[in-house]
Amino acid sequence: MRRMAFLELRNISKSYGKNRVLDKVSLTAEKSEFLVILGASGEGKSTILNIISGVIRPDEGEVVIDGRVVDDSNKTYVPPELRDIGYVFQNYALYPHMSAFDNIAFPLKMRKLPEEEIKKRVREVAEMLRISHVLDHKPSQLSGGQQQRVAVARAIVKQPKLLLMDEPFSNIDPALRASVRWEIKTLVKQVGITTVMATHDQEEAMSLADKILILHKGKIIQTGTPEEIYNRPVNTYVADFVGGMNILPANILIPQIESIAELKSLSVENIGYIGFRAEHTRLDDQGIKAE
Ligand SMILES: Nc1ncnc2c1ncn2[C@@H]1O[C@H](COP(=O)(O)OP(=O)(O)OP(=O)(O)O)[C@@H](O)[C@H]1O
Repeated sequence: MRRMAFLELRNISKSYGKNRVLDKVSLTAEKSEFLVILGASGEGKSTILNIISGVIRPDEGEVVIDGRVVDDSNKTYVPPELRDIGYVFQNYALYPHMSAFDNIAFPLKMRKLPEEEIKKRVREVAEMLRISHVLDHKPSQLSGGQQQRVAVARAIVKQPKLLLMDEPFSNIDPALRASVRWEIKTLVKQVGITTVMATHDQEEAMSLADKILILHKGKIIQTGTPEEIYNRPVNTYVADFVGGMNILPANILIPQIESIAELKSLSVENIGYIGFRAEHTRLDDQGIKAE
């Protein structure tokens, strides 16, 4: 029997009216893997997360979580509350009238866990996220970074099977972003939870992902480790989108760089473009005339 991935989307399509946002999208995540869906604004990242969580139903295709079909775009449909998923929203969606403690405790109260158990779990997760000292604060009394930690704490406190995060760092002060990112990644790895994050920020994707999926025009156009995506982009769109490669038509460039041994073997007819990154270039003694 074929071994099943922990999370699997099979040929998912979704249209809003005539706008086909997702066109036979398939993806897999292994247990404990950190997947990042990378795409420009409006490419359908949130739609994918919402289909995984069950808030949106696909027109076609199947969603499989932990060996169970939770949506077959027909009769089989497991509602969000039964999918055992933690969700971190872009705007965090904290309950403004509740303290940080009550926000984090909310999913456990819904499950009617004993009071003592709830306290213990909230304290544990607050400690991990270093927000123990602000548990009695309301969201409006918290910094952006603290609000984000509360949102992450609320998402993981019930120890869900799957963690979904939609642009979770976009409201964080750019100066703090790198360190918050690193902390969240460490935490997620420590807990070992399978995570799918959506972002339009290639740097964020590169620094967090085990596996990046590039979403463009309704399709996953490349899947790979950050290194693979960076070093072997499948086309000029990915090359430019991830890390801003310099791209020149080969027929212009080849005559200029004949002296470079590695490129000598390439046949101009076989390549449309040559891409190179700034860090791989240097000024030659003789120089090349360029505009
Ligand atoms: N309920 C809806 N009705 C109609 N169109 C929608 C609906 N939800 C999303 N769309 C459209 O579907 C496309 C994908 O939206 P989605 O929010 O999934 O993209 P995204 O990649 O998450 O974008 P962003 O990064 O800006 O949040 C967009 O063109 C959007 O306008």
